[in-house]
Amino acid sequence: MNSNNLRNLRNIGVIAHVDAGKTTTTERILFYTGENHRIGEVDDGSTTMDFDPQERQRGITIHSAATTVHWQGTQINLIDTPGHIDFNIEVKRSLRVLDGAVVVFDGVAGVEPQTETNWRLADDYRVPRIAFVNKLDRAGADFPRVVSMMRERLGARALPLQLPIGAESEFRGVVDLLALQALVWDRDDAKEPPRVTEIPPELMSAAQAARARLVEAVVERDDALLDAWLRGESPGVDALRAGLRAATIAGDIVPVLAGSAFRNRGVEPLLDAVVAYLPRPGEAPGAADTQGPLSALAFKLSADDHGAMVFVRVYSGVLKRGDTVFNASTGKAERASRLYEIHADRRVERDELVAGDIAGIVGLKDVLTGHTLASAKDAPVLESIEAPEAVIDVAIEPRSQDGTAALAKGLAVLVREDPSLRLRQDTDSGQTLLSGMGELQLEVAVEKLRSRFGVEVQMGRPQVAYRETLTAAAEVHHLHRKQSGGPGQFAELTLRVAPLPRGAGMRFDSTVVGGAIPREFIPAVEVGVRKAALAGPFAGYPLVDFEAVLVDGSHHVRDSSALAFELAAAAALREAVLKASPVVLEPLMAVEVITPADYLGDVIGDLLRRHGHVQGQDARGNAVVVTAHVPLAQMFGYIGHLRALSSGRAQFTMQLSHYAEVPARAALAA
Ligand SMILES: Nc1nc2c(ncn2[C@@H]2O[C@H](COP(=O)(O)OP(=O)(O)OP(=O)(O)O)[C@@H](O)[C@H]2O)c(=O)[nH]1
Repeated sequence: MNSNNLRNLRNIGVIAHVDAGKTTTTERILFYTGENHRIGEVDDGSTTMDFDPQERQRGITIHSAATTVHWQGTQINLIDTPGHIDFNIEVKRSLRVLDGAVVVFDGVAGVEPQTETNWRLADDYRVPRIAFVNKLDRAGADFPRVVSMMRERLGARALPLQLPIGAESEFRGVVDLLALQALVWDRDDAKEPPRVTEIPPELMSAAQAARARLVEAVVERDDALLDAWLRGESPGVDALRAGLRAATIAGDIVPVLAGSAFRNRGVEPLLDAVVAYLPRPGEAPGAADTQGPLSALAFKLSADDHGAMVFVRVYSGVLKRGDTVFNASTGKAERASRLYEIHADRRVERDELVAGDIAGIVGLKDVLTGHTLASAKDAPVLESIEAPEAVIDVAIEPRSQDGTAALAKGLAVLVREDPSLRLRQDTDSGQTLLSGMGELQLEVAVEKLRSRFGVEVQMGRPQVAYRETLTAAAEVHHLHRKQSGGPGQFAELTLRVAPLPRGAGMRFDSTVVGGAIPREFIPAVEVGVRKAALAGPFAGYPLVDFEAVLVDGSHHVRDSSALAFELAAAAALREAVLKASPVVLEPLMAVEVITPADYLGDVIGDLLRRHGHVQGQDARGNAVVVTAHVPLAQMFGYIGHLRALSSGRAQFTMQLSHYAEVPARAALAA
């Protein structure tokens, strides 16, 4: 294994909106690359990538899975990611460590909300992409329309490398615009390679026009090619490929391919395109220097019968089996006992990992998603992955008393594995609340508690995860002194609170000087403030987006203790918040409804009744896409209403837009 930075390797993800066909496409990739000898199907629950029983049963991807395959001498580490918004953190984690992505589009629906969200995430992480327009065998599939949607909705410079031959059930192949030839799959049989043939005459002029646009886009960003082109020389296929590769890696162009994964058409050229146009490690924009000391990012934890495995991406240096490494995020030493390359249904043990590798490590004890592994304790920490905000809570309890310990253990593991799940205790009822991004995510978590930890769980009704915050500053003075007096019972402090911008979280500071409060008690003040903020004094919801500053205080040489300061700070915070004009915040969801025009009036009327604000309406084929902001509290059970009012024909998706102050009417109802 050499460690130069241009290994013949691609680290790519497959991303899309739910149901666009990522898993179906990935299963074909495993088959064509020889990893699997038969094709797993989503619809009969036999997929290799969605190996979790819940994934197979629900027919959706929940976890991202990493798999190594080889195509024409190139190693491809492939990550299949979930499309459902509830599992979005998995997409973020994956994009953070990938060098390129294949974005799968449904040939009928085109750009869907989750494609858009994932596309923007890929923009943030500067991940070069190629697009695969799938499901071209379906009725209503429209390749040119999907390409225009990519341009309009995603602002992508989407350029087809292929044109489909035949439409809907007649879809049978593609025109390769670079080679100017046709690839036809005469049958659905995946074992039969495509037949290379002439371009059908009726597609010739369209193919030439599309090729001319492609050539233009490539030559205009390459001086040498442009000069030749202006002299009337058209560039050769190899020069065009090289130009396209550079443009794709720079993020200037998104090559678009066509196919039907389900009918086994178009997947081999997609693999060719991954090798031809997506970057090697170290070649991507903003790639780190791959030489130098070890630096790796943990991006996924998984547990199975063999114990815990941590997936890492190595950015620089070498990690050998049995090495002791440092978790630069915690400063602790860790031993990487075993290193594995993960294939569809087996693991291959590796002696060492080098820059560019994505692999599994067994033996790490205290490593979480987002931690940096390095050869030195004080090595710089790689940019971590931010967990999205949780918007929904459910109360959970074991069905029987003896499940209490197992439940606590199971929850602790789930929250470690998925930073977008959170736990807290309701101060009034004492109930355990599990919070997450949506109902589906919480249901899946509860099911895991049963299947992995053997705990039967009683789940309450999902509730909106409200927050509270301040709208003014306030200062309070608090004296904590127990009647009984005695040691450890005295603390006096002045605390000032003030609002911070949305999303800022909480900040604590101390401006106490001259030892009015000894330094060792100041952390206890912060602990008291943080604990009190977990259940805000105004409405009992977590208090966010504020700062608390300890401005003054006094202590007693004998009678003060950390606990006294903690209790005093908690009481002071509660008093201060009530003086600082507190308000309740609620999640407003960005909702997108796709409805046949016949039901448009009813759909909009219903959204307005739910206190929604309609943001826009757009025609999509013979349907209309309505976008609106609606309070999450109004969206429980929406799917049933929408089906009823549209005879089952409208669909919707939603994701968090932002937290906003609850207007007076909702505050009264809450
Ligand atoms: N007609 C047709 N159906 C397809 C094609 N590709 C996938 N499907 C079907 O579309 C459905 C969704 O496919 P999946 O591969 O599970 O989609 P996904 O994008 O992985 O979905 P999530 O993992 O849940 O995000 C399944 O019923 C597939 O059989 C295709 O090319 N043509």
